[in-house]
Amino acid sequence: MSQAPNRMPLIPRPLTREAFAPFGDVIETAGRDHFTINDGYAERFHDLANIDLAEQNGRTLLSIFRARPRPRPIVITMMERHPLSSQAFIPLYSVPFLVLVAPAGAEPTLENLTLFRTNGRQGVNFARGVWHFPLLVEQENQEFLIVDRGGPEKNCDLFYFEGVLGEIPAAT
Ligand SMILES: NC(=O)N[C@@H](O)C(=O)O
Ligand code: NI
Repeated sequence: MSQAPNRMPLIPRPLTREAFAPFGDVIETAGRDHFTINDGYAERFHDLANIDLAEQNGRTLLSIFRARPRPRPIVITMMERHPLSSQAFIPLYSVPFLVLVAPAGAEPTLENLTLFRTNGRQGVNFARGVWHFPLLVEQENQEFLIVDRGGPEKNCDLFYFEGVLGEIPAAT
């Protein structure tokens, strides 16, 4: 399929803790330290993410998103960031989803976009200010536990690309 001239294809790579480190935390049990609790009836995978919500007396919000897939190809016209807090997405079903990020700080560029696909047993926690595209699921009715910041302050900056846009092709 020929690529439209003003589109740059974004191809997902597997999500790993190391590759995602510049953007935040991967929330998973694989490869993580744990210890036994509750008289041996549970293992605690402890302190997996830096939940950063306290800026300007922020309140912790725990929500559930029920998300559905965007039509493919997905044209990436914008990115967002939360300058006052982190934002965590933990899937309630073991289904892979896509994560599109760019480093915190300067405005995102097509060149510094990174697209990941989770393995179905991972969540992510975007560090404060990390640019990201809103939740991207690949199957219907995917539910996620969300941990992010509540408060009256504006906490969502939007950036819009111009000219060539990123595109997540139909089959990736
Ligand atoms: N809008 C909202 O609550 N969620 C977004 O911030 C997102 O990253 O999905
Ligand atoms: Ni967000």
